[in-house]
Amino acid sequence: MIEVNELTKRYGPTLAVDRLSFTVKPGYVAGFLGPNGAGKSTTMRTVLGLDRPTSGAALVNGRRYTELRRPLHEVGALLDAGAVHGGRTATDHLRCLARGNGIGDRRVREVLERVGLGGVAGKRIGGFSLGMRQRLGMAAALLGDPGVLLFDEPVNGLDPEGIRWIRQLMRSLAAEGRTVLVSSHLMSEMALTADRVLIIGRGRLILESSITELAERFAQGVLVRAGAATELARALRAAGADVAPEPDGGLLVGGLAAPAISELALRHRIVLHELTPRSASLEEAYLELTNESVDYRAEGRAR
Ligand SMILES: Nc1ncnc2c1ncn2[C@@H]1O[C@H](COP(=O)(O)OP(=O)(O)OP(=O)(O)O)[C@@H](O)[C@H]1O
Repeated sequence: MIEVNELTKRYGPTLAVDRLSFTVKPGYVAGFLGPNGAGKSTTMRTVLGLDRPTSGAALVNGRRYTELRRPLHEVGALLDAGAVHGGRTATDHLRCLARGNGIGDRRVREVLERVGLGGVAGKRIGGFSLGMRQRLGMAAALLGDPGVLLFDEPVNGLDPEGIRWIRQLMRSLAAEGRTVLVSSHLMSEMALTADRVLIIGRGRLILESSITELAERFAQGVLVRAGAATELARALRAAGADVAPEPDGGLLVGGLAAPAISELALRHRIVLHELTPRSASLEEAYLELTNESVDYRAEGRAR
């Protein structure tokens, strides 16, 4: 479990994280979303003990990182896949990390297999593609078989196959009962990977929600088509609904849910040709939410 409590981090005059609180529990993928500079990396670095909070706390399994007795076995992370020694082989790179943590060669082989690098274990990292480096970073994160995993923008720069692979890995790690926090600035990506999202803007929590709740919250009404559209519109308005005609003859109905619209049409003996709840795309929802935070930020950023 990851717990962030009233976390604040300042870099000189810059308020990178501002009294941020959230919890990520085991068993699902939590997407950590926000525009560039929102404070995602800073929060993750603080959870991993790489940055000290100005105030508040970031805990892994109830403890600060520095208090963990066997950190590699409790939390794994991929922050920057590029930060590896190119002259080393994949196996040597992982052995270096494993050494001193009581992790043997068998586990090194196991994680290399899991990420699909078994065949290039003896090759120098210098010749690895970005996708292979990303896989190696995943292997390093998994080395100690930790229950908590943090990935900072893991799909950045990957091709569609690499993206799909990472997505499946995240989901399978969560299905194994691990706590998985993955950051991104792309809502479209998180809609496919995450079960829940934490959206931040300028260091503050804007929204914490399941993907399903988010879609429901941004519901825009129900699109209805019927042969007798004018008659239906009249009946809907009489029942208190908002009705906006669409250019192609459909009606966008607000204030009445799909079952109520269907029952009303039946009472008026009107045949429906379409009845579709419509919501803003998650991307639109995300932009709307983070735009609100831009207004807030303008006055509150550097203090
Ligand atoms: N070491 C540092 N020194 C000074 N300012 C920093 C430092 N690290 C981050 N910041 C600032 O803190 C703010 C938050 O940055 P952070 O990297 O955490 O955001 P992010 O959400 O991860 O963004 P991105 O998606 O661009 O990586 C930014 O204004 C950034 O410039």
